[in-house]
Amino acid sequence: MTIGPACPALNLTLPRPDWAVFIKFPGIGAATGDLQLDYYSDSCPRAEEIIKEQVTNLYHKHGNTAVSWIRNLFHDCIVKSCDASLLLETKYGILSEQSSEKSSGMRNFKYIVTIKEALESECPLTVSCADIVALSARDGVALLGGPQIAMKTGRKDSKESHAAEVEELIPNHNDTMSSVLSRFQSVGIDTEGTVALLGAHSVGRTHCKNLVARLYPTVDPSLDPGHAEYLKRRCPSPDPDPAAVEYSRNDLQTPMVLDNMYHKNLLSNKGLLSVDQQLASDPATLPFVEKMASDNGYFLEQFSRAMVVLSENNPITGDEGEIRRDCRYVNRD
Ligand code: HEM
Ligand SMILES: [Ca+2]
Ligand SMILES: [Ca+2]
Repeated sequence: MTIGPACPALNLTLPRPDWAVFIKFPGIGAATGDLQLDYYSDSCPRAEEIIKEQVTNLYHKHGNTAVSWIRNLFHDCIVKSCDASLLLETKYGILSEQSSEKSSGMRNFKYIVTIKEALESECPLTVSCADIVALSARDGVALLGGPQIAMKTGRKDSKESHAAEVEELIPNHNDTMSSVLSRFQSVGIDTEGTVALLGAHSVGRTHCKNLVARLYPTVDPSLDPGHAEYLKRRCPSPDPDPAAVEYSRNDLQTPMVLDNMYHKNLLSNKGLLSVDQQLASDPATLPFVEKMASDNGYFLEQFSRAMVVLSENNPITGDEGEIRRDCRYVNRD
């Protein structure tokens, strides 16, 4: 085990003594380059509780917020780092990652402000937006019937957007399975973990523009004909009007439950995106799809494991980043 660059300029990496895993040094956790469980226990003891309260309230008002927090974790962490770069808006010379085509359909960002305000009123400038991204996803998963996941905290927020890299770093809905697997592999997520994580598509929706290539001019042979008829009713035109907000739910049976219905649907050719359906035809992924489809407990276990790896991708700790006052903007003082 290592504790990351002790001196980034020299790129030195020190071995971490085993005891460092168990002993907590108040206040210097992040300086070691490490995340830790309950990082805010001294600086803001109710931080995790406040986030959970807010996520729960929001879920009761707008159920799909919980879905959004899960997608946020993916789109933030896969783009360089879990550093809340995703949350920066286009202003003050910054181009938002949200303006990328890859972010289309993302919603509910305005409610991150609600969560952050609740934290700021109890512990000003203490809890990072990156940790809000991680913990809101964790709490969203639990509210949607998924597992309770233990997640470390102590991430700092980036001082920049990585909008220029979004196109390259987030896979496309019609990429090949081998490119998707290697993209996930590059952030430490193995094939089994990738099959589990895509199970996030067991909730939420997909807009027609991501589906029409599988429906028109001819129906993709890997799509169940009955389901194709349904999708054509949802998406009647091969060239959807962007203003019309046409979409289909990802999972018709349990649209608001994070469960293995996604994997069951793949086995009956009812995957929505091309990448979804490919999981059931690629020999590298099919055995995991079958196993997850037949065992929800196994799916949830693998999903938890992969969410933790995703949430720990390349965090910024120490002085490299900051704690944003407002998640939408870099601090300006
Ligand atoms: C190859 C990887 C992936 C691709 C290409 C992909 C692509 C997409 C696309 C095109 C949509 C539909 C957006 C829309 O039309 O509104 C979507 C929705 C969604 N994705 Fe993914 N995704 C991938 C992996 C993931 C992962 C790993 C997660 C989380 C762990 C995730 C979570 C979600 C969620 C929750 C939604 C529903 C959003 C909503 O209803 O607002 N996706 N994804
Ligand atoms: Ca990021
Ligand atoms: Ca479901």
